[in-house]
Amino acid sequence: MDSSAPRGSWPLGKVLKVFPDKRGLVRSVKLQTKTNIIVLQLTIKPWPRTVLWGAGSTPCWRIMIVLEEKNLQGYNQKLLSFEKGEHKSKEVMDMNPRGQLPSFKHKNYVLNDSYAACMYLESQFSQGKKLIPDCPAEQALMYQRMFECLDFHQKMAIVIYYNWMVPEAERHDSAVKRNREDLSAEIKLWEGYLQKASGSFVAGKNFSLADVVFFPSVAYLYRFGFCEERYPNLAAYYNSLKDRPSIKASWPPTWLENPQGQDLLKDL
Ligand SMILES: N[C@@H](CCC(=O)N[C@@H](CS)C(=O)NCC(=O)O)C(=O)O
Repeated sequence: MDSSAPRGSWPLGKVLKVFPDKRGLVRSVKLQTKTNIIVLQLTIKPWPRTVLWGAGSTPCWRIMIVLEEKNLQGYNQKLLSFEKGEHKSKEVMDMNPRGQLPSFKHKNYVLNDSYAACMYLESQFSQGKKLIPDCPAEQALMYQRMFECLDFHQKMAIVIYYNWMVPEAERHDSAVKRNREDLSAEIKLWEGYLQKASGSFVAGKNFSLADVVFFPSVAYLYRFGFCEERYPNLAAYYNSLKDRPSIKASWPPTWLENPQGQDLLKDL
């Protein structure tokens, strides 16, 4: 049962008190029945949620951070290998005809886009951390940064995956140079945002969906050798969030197995 479930009108009687566990899930309920007061112990049967994911994929990581933040652990998950082409398997194609990961399902609802899945989870589950602020000014900034992050991620991906994305005959040094310059300008923009930020998060005083989508891309920068000294605000942001429980719990397992990254971005 989710802690957001109706509390006041149980058929057995009036709810006097709910006892959540440390994840916010209701474990027992104290009820006033017609004749006496009872405490019901609840068996938790999680609603079926499935994530098909690939390690090191930022879109997959976003969904997993939200599931952690919303105390929705215990979901079905399957780690698939991009190297083995498992993202093009029938199992994925049946859920996501683009053959991409993540592929996420809650009950019969399939959400194949990380932004869509994160926003859906936030709107359907009130338990755990609130990830969209109510205050209009904070919400506006949060949405702005959240969607701007698509630019950042795209510019980073084209630098990191250039050889993988562009066939050899179509590669050009001039394109590599331009892509790196674009990424560099983009990073400066975010360094400036963080410098002016009012808290330690990318869009305001609280951790929000903007951080959910931004942090995995920032972690990618460092995985690919990005220099901490040159951009102190980005480094401070990365270091303050990398040990956040939701982020630590969903850290890409391949990065844990092989902590040594690459140095592709060391001169950026
Ligand atoms: N818009 C999607 C993008 C998902 C995506 O690009 N996934 C990549 C891995 S990070 C993928 O599966 N690539 C394999 C392919 O496109 O064939 C989202 O945010 O969820």
